[in-house]
Amino acid sequence: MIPAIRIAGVTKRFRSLQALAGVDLEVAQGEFFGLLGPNGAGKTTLISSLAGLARPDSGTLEVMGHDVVKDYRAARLALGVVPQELVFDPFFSVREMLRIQSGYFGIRNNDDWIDEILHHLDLTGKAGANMRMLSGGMKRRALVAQALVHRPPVIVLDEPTAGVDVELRQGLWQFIRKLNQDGHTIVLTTHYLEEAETLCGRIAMLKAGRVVALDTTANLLQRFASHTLRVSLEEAITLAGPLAGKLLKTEGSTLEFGFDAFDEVADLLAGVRTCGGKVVDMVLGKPDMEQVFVGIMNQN
Ligand SMILES: Nc1ncnc2c1ncn2[C@@H]1O[C@H](COP(=O)(O)OP(=O)(O)OP(=O)(O)O)[C@@H](O)[C@H]1O
Repeated sequence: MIPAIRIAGVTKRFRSLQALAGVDLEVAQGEFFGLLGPNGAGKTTLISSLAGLARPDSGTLEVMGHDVVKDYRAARLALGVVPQELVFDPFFSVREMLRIQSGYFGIRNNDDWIDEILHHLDLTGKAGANMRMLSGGMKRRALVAQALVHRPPVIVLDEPTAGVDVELRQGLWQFIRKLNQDGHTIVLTTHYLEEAETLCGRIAMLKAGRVVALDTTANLLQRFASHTLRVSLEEAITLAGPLAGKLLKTEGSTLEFGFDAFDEVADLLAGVRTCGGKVVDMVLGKPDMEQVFVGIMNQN
């Protein structure tokens, strides 16, 4: 099966700044894929290149086997992009905007699908409202709707939940999950790492224009994160022996240890006591994507 997205050797420079420094990435059809990275890592530049909005200096990008430069129209038809920036024409209503976008893709009489999208995005009541009258979260959902009007097999969402409240964020994810279950390939960038952890089957991490990690979410968690034990002590102590090797961080008299199996907790607490520590508070934490992210970014 052809990959939904194929990116090979892509570089892009803005004057002296190397925004993409040779990116290779393949996303299979039907995946829910996460693209993570700190601010300025190159995620939006990569997505813009995929949508044909930025021209890379070298390398190739394909959507469903269509080269985004040589076969722009077919590649663009296969792709729905929800942009990070809230760009829209303020003079049109939500429905008008969606009809115009359908027309751009040569689709007529699209109202049944438009109604369905509006329903799933909880925007039915706003169909006639002017875009500029919508709240930030509603505008973002309207842009999600805009990306879906032509039923693209591949959907790329660049931070779709920034500025969206918790309830609507969950509704949005339910809808995106359904699209994924219906066979759409989803690529997501987000700074909400727990969102990526819950939703994405595979994750790529980008730093300074390079892919620095690429694996299944489960493997990343297993390789780069551990359970944590956070203990607050009456007074700071000096750790000795194997205990020091388990220490992840210290904040004043609060220590955070990493461990893999729960029976290690008793040993850690006994070790703290032996070093003269008196525990006043204690919290256990699960391995999470934030630990993975911080660990990988510090390594590279
Ligand atoms: N049009 C442009 N002109 C000059 N520099 C640019 C342009 N677009 C992006 N850059 C630079 O390229 C680098 C990558 O930016 P990009 O927006 O792709 O990062 P990002 O990973 O999407 O970041 P964020 O998480 O903040 O959205 C940044 O250093 C940015 O300043």
